[in-house]
Amino acid sequence: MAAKLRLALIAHDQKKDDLVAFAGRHEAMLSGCAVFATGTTGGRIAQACPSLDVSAMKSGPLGGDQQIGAMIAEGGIDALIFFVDPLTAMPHDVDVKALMRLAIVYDIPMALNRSTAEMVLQHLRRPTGNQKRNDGK
Ligand SMILES: O=C(CO)COP(=O)(O)O
Repeated sequence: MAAKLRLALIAHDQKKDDLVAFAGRHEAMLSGCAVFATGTTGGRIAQACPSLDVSAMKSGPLGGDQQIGAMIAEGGIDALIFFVDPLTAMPHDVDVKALMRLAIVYDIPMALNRSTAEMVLQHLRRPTGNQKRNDGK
């Protein structure tokens, strides 16, 4: 049996409703994935989509972005979907940048807005080269 796709889902506060709606629309597909999220985002998704297997890390400002970044560095995440708020200053902006940097370094698909997330999810319905690479091949 194919390994579960490991997806990181994160949203800043002003984008959480959008991400929860996105997860709800794709709940059937996401229920076959292992979902990792920052704390508050993960709680919101788990509440709205009870069929999903959601592992919530710490809240973003308290280290959650860094935890997801470490998972990427260890090959534990196949794609990052991060609904970023471009209009609000964040106290943990450096953590956000570090997370994005690691997604680039390890060349995993990274969607930073809804329209790109739709494309990434559509593509990820099939196993990808990145998934194979993260498995150590
Ligand atoms: O701040 C975040 C990402 O940078 C998200 O964290 P929360 O999901 O805990 O709100």
